[in-house]
Amino acid sequence: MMEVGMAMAMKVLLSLCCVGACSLALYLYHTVWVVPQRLLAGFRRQGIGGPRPSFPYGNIADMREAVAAGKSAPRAGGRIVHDYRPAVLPFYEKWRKEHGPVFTYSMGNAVFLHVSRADVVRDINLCVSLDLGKSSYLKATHEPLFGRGILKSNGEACAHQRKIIAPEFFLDKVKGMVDLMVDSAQTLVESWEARVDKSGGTLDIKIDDDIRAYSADVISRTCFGSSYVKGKKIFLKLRELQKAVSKPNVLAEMTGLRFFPTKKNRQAWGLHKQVHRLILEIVKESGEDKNLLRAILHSASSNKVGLREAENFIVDNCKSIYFAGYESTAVTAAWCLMLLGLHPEWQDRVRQEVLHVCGGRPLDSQSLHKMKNLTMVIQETLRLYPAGAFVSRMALEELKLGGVHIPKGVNIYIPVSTMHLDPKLWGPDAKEFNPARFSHARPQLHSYLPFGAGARTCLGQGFATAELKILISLIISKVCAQPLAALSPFPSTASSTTTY
Ligand code: HEM
Repeated sequence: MMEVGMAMAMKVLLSLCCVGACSLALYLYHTVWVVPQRLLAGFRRQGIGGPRPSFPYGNIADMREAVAAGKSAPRAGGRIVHDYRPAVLPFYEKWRKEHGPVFTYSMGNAVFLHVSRADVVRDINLCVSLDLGKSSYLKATHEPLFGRGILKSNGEACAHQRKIIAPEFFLDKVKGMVDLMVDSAQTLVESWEARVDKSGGTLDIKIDDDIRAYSADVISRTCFGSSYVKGKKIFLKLRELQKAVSKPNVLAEMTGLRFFPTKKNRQAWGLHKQVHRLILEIVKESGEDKNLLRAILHSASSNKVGLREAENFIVDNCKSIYFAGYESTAVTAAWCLMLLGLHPEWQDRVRQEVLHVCGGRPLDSQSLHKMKNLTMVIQETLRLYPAGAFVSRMALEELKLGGVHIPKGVNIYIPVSTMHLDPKLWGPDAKEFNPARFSHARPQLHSYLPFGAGARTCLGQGFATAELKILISLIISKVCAQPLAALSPFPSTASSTTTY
């Protein structure tokens, strides 16, 4: 009797397992294939095409294939061409040729609308609705890096964070930070001068790490009231964390495997904990200086939330600022110096301008404002080598932009370089370095996106521009920049681009 009962129980258990497995398979099939197919069909009805995805990874295999083919394609014979797209993102170029400037593709169950048509981009720029948010693609994988900080938040949470952070980067606040920035840049240039003197007059300097240290020092001192020495560990851990979460794991994202204690996940969680602890240490030691950190702390303490939530709010937003302001400025400075090295006529112009404007006096906010040639050089650098490869958005509700119906849940990606190198917008010399194009009013206003677009545009734009002008003007007034073009046309810092 007992044995019959056991056998029955086993049968019921097995049947339940079978039903569970079948339901899970059906659920996965529905979310990974049926839902994305429905979204894609909606675009096809509007005449928007794109490469055919395959189950379950979408177009990821096509992307890998195009990159492999690109690697074996002939290069431009040592000539520097200011267009990294065929080498880095060849699949987008191929699809754009096949399907036009607006097309779809998918990665796993995430559907993307790739947009490089000026009217759609303009509408994205002008859209202030909270229904247009940041893309949540790989949000879970990137959680240890960004948490719920401003870079990835949406809706009311984001509006609240922007309200706290934006005033700390208003023009008058940035003016008050100029002396600290000059001090950091001077330390860097003096260290180079000492090295050059020691070597007898000329020296090859690999600038990447030094420029990163400058950018980190500036953020640490101006925003957090601590020196780079204290902030250094945070930056190093954040870079490690960025590397740990940078390889997209679409399967983990779709299936929930991201919660499993795999080796990679444990590494990311460990680094996240360390950064969390380091930031709270800086908070404990922070003084009464009025800076960004104080504004974030004030907001956390006036929100009636528990200690843990308040701590997470502080840490996630500090991490976002450390991340947003560090690499992007260093990458831009490296590209700018390389371009000036390649174009000695512009280097001379900038040098003469700096000497004329400063006349031997220390740099201040007024002199920065007068440096028109340097401003144009930085604008042109950001056009040719934007630090953010894409402006990424997501339709949080159904939207209509530039006449295109975009269903809820679709990721919208604007390829910044494609907008910046479009000869229809910038003329036949779009791929050439010509800062003079910024000397007159720009008809391409909505298609120039180095600092992003519209309601989510970069909050540190004025801060970054001041920081870059100070660094470049001090370097150029003392040093003659020459890239080791024959050896390496690209600064290694600059080889990384980010999607915010
Ligand atoms: C040359 C340097 C920089 C470049 C090229 C740059 C570029 C960008 C881009 C492309 C975005 C995304 C905008 C969008 O999605 O529309 C962004 C966002 C942001 N940046 Fe920057 N950035 C730079 C420096 C900085 C600095 C120095 C800070 C602060 C210290 C900063 C703070 C932010 C913040 C807080 C956001 C998030 C805004 C939001 O999501 O609402 N950035 N930046």
